[in-house]
Amino acid sequence: MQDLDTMTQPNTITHGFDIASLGRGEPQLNLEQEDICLEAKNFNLFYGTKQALKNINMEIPRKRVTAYIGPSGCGKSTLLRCFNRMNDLVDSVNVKGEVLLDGKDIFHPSINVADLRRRVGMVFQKPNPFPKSIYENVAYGLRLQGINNRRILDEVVEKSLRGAALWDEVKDRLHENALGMSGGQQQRLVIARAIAIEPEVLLLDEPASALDPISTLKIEELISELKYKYTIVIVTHNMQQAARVSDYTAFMYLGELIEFGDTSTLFTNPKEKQTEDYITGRYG
Ligand SMILES: Nc1ncnc2c1ncn2[C@@H]1O[C@H](COP(=O)(O)OP(=O)(O)OP(=O)(O)O)[C@@H](O)[C@H]1O
Repeated sequence: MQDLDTMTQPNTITHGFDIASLGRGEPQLNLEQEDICLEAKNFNLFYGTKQALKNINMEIPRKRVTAYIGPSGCGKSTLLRCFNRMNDLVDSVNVKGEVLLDGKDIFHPSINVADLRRRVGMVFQKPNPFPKSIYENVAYGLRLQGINNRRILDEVVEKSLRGAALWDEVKDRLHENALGMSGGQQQRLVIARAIAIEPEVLLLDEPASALDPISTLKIEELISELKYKYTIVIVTHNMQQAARVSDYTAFMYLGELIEFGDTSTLFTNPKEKQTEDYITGRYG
C-alpha cells in the first residue's frame, strides 16, 4: 500500500507514484482505494449547452492538499463546486459521469445533499461571516443540528477557533459582532465555522485572494496545519501559492484536466506543453 503517512511535507517530490501515467484524463496517482477521498470519473458538466468540464478523471488523496490552477474560465471553480454539489443551485447545470466521495457517487438519488455539504465544507473567496457574534458564527452548524448545550457549544467553539488559529486573537471578544473583525480574521472565522461540524473535506475557492499579504500567509500556514485532519482542495489563481501550500497540483485548460501530479514535479518538470506554457507565464 502507498504509505501516505510518509507524505507529510508539502512540495516534497516522489512518493513512488507513476508520474508518467498522469495527465489527459489518464488514471491518476495510483492510490490505494482507502487513500482516495474524492474521485471524478468521466465527469462532464454543462451550463445549458455550453460544456464547462470535459471528461474529468482524477483521484484526490485523503488528508493532503490538492490545488487547481489554470487560466480564468478553465473550470476550476466549477469542478470544486461539484464536490459538494453547490452547482445544484444553478438551474442550467447538467452533469454526466460520477463524483465519488469515499467510493459513493454523490449524485446518486439516495444522497442527502445537506449531509453531503456537512461532510464537504466550503470556504469562498470573500469571507462571509453571518451578522452575528463570533461565538454564534462558529456554533451555527451545531445549533442547526439541534445542539444547544452550552458546555458542548463552548468546547466546540474554542476547539474550532484554536483549529483555525484564531482563538488567541478573539477569546476576549467572543460575543462581539463578527463583522467587526478584519478580512483575514473573518476568513479564519469562516474556516472555524466550517471545521466546527467536523467535515471530511474542505473546499477552498481562492480563500486568500481578497486578503493582504500577512493574512494570506496566515491562511497558508493554517492550510498546512489543517491538512493533517482534513482533505483540502483549493482553487487558486496564484501559482506561487499553489506551489507553497499544495502536495498535488492539477492544471486545467478550457474545461479539461491537462495534467495532475506531485506539486514539485508539475512545477519543475511538467509533462504537457500547455502546463509548461502556463507556469512559465506564456498565457493566462
Ligand atoms: N453560472 C454559470 N452559468 C453559465 N456559465 C457559467 C456559470 N459559471 C461559470 N460558467 C462558465 O463556465 C466556465 C468555467 O467557469 P469557472 O468559474 O469554473 O472557471 P474558473 O477557472 O474558476 O475561472 P476564474 O479563475 O476566473 O474564477 C466559464 O466559461 C464560465 O463563463
